[in-house]
Amino acid sequence: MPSPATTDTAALASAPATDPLQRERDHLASSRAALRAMREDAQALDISDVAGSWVTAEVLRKQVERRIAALADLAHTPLFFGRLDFLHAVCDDASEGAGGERFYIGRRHVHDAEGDPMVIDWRAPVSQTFYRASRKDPMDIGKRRRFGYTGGELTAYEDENLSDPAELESASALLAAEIEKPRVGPMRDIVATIQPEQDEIVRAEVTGTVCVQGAPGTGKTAVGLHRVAYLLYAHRERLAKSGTLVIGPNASFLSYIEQVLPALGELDVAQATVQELVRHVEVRGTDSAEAARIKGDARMAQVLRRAVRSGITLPTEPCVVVRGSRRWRVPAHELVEIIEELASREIRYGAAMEALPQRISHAVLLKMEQGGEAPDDRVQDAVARSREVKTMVKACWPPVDPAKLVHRLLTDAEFLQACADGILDADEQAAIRWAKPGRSLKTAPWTAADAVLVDEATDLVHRTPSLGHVVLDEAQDLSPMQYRAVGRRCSTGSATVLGDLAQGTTPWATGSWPEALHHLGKSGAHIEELTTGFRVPEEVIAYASRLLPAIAPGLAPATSIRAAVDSLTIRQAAEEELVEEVLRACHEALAHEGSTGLIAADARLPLFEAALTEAGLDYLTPGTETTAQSRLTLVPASLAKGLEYDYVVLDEPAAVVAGEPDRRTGLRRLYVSLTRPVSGLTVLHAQPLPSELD
Ligand SMILES: Nc1ncnc2c1ncn2[C@@H]1O[C@H](COP(=O)(O)OP(=O)(O)OP(=O)(O)O)[C@@H](O)[C@H]1O
Repeated sequence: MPSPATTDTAALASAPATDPLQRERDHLASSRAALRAMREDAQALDISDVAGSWVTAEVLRKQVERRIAALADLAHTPLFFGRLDFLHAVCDDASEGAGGERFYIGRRHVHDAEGDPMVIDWRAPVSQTFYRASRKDPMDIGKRRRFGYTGGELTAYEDENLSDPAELESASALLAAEIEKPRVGPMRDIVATIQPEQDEIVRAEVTGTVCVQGAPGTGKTAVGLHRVAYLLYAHRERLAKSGTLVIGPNASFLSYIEQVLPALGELDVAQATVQELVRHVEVRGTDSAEAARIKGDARMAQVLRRAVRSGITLPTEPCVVVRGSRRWRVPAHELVEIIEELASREIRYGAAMEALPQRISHAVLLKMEQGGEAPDDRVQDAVARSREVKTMVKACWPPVDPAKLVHRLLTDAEFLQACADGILDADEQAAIRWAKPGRSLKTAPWTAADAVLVDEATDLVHRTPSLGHVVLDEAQDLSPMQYRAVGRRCSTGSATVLGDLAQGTTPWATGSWPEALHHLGKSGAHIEELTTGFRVPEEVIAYASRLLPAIAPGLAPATSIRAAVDSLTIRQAAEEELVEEVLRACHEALAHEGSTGLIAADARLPLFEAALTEAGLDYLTPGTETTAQSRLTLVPASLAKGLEYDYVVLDEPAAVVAGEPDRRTGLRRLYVSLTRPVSGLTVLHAQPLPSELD
């Protein structure tokens, strides 16, 4: 048995330093002092001598500022959370230069004045043992100690003597306490309690793409964020240069997760929605589900490729260049050869357009040499820039403006037909054309799906730069064209793809991960599955899982490590009393500690805005941080994805289902809504519940 957690703080405050807990507190105090000293050293850095130019001074200043920020000692973020006692000394390159047998594991590296580590970063190789060692495979660990904190104070520890065969496996009370903590405020890191199967994903090789299928609350988002932090530690230089990005479904979700990485000392990871990535045009229109599905289909990439190249024209006239008193002539058939050769190569349209003048000029130079001249590079450049060559290039390989091109495709039926012939049928072509084109590019009714088409066209013209690593969360909702847009942003890097097929709520939601990975351009990715739930209580996940056969037949229900009893209440009310009953349930939920989310079909939101205001009940919108004073959030079902609340009051499931274009999507939206609570769910309904839930 692990030693019971020591929690008697009053008795320990005055305990002598021989007391084990006091010794740990002493180590914490000296580690914090060492961190302060590291920060002061960074603040005292004088860069005026080393920085040459103004630009290098600025870059250096920014780096130092970042380092100072990263070294902040956050009062409520424990500096270390674990200790490892190895049976034998560990070599020092695995542990940030500290040889020996005992290591404190924390959120960042801290060293003393001599440079000896006092806290080892959780990402260092030696720390992996903290997450992976088990009684079955103790990995040379004698003792693993976990620390418990209350308000920044070290108040408890818990030991596991992994190499002691007499000690039995038992659940960690500190892990349970961490999971049970009320969910007020933004998402927290899970660095102290990452589970072995999660750690495998966090530390997977940077070169490979990993795709994680996981039921609600299995820690996909948490794992993705910790993975970026890990990769930045293990491959700092490479990734700092190329950049990292976390993609989430909407702004509310991004603001919910935005503090996790800074808490882990990582301040430079960008966050965006897919829409933000493809912001080439101003989105002001919406598509029907059918039009959006076609526009998101991978076949559109073929249509666009044809469209981009549709202006390429084979010359029928020669190109004649005048130099001094002589005229040089490249015959049409030679020009055709040059253009066909360029067109057959897998280079971007824009790069080929830039190469073409030099190719023609080279042909002119060959004529000159045949004519007894000895032209050099300057002549070649001059010919390439000559009016005659420019005119020829413009006629044969005209510049393409991606937004204009897509605009033309969506407004000019003949052009669309020519580009989509054999790819989209006539009905599909008609479905994607705009009814009212708008007067100009600016005022055109661009939709979110159109912006992705413009992004594809832009990439066909000029290659999109690739980042080092991209984390794609809630990936199941992306269309094939959106996967392509994300894929080109990590074409030479890697990705972590996170999602749950059962939570797909777009008409084009992913049906299979191999297919999605194909569109992303990462067909070789590993697909992993997480099945242990850390959020939703057992009773609630079992109830929500009744929907699985209808919404994702192949998927197994998640298990839960949270056995909260009496966590599910289902009440029926008369239609005219439903709103009042929902408010009553909110009051009941708010009597508990932590956050409450009132989830309702989007169409019923105004009803609750009015009712809550009238009742004088303050509420927040999703993504706004809950505080101890303001703990109720009114959540439209369409924005519930990825979020969680201690208590959820769910209004009228039938309305949530009816709010979607088809029943399966409606049931999936309901599944998402049902799986947001951490401690308790109250479902209120006037209409019958969907039959799957009976
Ligand atoms: N190892 C862990 N230790 C403690 N808490 C954890 C652990 N793993 C996950 N959690 C917590 O469980 C909750 C759910 O995690 P997360 O949001 O990452 O799940 P998810 O799989 O992305 O869920 P969804 O599919 O609903 O978006 C979060 O509060 C997270 O902090």
